[in-house]
Amino acid sequence: MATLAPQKKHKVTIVGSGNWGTTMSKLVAENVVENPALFDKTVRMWVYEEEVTIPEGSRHYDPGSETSKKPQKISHLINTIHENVKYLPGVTLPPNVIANPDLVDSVKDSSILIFVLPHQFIARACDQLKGNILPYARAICCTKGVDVSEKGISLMSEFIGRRLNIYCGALSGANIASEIAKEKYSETTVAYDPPPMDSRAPSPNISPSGSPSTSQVNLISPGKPVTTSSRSAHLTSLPSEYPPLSHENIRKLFHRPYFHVRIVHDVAGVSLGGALKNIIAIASGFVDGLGWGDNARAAIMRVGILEMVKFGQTFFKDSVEARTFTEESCGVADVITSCLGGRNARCAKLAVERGESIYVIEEKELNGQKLQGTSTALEVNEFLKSQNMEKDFPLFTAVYNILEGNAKPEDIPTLIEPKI
Ligand SMILES: NC(=O)c1ccc[n+]([C@@H]2O[C@H](COP(=O)([O-])OP(=O)(O)OC[C@H]3O[C@@H](n4cnc5c(N)ncnc54)[C@H](O)[C@@H]3O)[C@@H](O)[C@H]2O)c1
Ligand SMILES: O=P(O)(O)OC[C@H](O)CO
Repeated sequence: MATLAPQKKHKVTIVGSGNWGTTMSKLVAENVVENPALFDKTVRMWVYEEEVTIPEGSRHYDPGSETSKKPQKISHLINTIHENVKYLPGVTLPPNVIANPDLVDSVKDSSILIFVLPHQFIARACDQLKGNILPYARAICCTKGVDVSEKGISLMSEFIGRRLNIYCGALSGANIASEIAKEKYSETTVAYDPPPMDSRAPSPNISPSGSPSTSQVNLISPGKPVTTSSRSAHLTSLPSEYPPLSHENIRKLFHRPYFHVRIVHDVAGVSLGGALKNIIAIASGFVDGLGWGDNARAAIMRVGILEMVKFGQTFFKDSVEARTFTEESCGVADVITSCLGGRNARCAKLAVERGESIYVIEEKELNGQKLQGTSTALEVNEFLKSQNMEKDFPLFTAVYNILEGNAKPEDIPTLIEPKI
């Protein structure tokens, strides 16, 4: 009996339009055009609306023109001049990227949602999206961060999956957006491990966040990390009218000649690497700001990587694979690139050099872009405190104490020295 070809195509929405969100829209928009049997040709991008003027770095800047000086809606500019002049100036976006300032409208009928918001805005976006998405939509989280609440610590992919009751994978790697936007070669890791139901059968007892094992650490039993299975839920099967969201098809959504994708199953490991490396990058920026040189930064990276692996093995031991950190772009490679060229490291360095707080530097230097390492350091510390385990993660704890004004960057070597 002949099998019918899928009649529907996947519509894709990028939820977020910052430096990485806009870069993601560019590469995904290039891919949907090359795979017309799988994907709808329009890629919608939710834009947090604001008024902007065209800066000098933009190809559309014209000092003699009044239009250049007049504030205009960022979504209008993206849709007319095909450039995000605030968050990715100088890069032309494909015309099939359509900016939409209405979050709910932007996800209408989308079966693929790519989350790329700074992590502090994810909860509010999910609250607005709940009940307004296709029940069988699948998500990929490109946001780097964690969420800590009285219930425990959640990875962003878990958080999105649980809030929206959909499957959510993760994409993370050594990925400085501005380099990728200029089509310079890089690698990334996509963790995608949907339940077998995506081969059409409903599957009970499966976590909405990823693999069947659950990994949220529960704070209800303080002092003793335990995993909870309370997030098991029924997911809605992808209707057979759609092409399957197999690894092969997910790869077609993200892989570019300049952006090489490796697909793994370890959603928790990929998510955790992306979140924790930002704390390490801040520490690296601090010692860089002291002018201590490359040996000092390498020492921070070494200790940070060990803490990252230990954190995964201690609190997410049922779901994280240690080799994800060492073998994939989302681990050691992301630590290196973030410490060398990321915003967290850059702002931490400037903070030390100028004797200003990193929050002031973020405000002055990033033109609306957001650091993720500062809030992640605070959230990870809140969690470690609740587990009475601050001393087991001395680098993460040192960064927290420096941010809080309880220690100085100069104290780092003493603070991370193992106690005999
Ligand atoms: N930029 C990179 O190189 C890069 C690379 C990989 C991963 N990431 C991760 O991607 C995520 C998003 O980062 P980014 O670089 O795209 O963003 P960004 O820091 O460049 O921009 C901030 C974004 O937040 C939006 N925003 C501001 N206030 C908001 C609000 N109240 N509600 C919703 N949105 C609001 C802004 O409009 C803007 O789009 C982060 O978790 C980051 O760690 C970034
Ligand atoms: O600029 P950062 O510090 O937010 O890091 C960007 C990316 O996460 C690097 O992979």
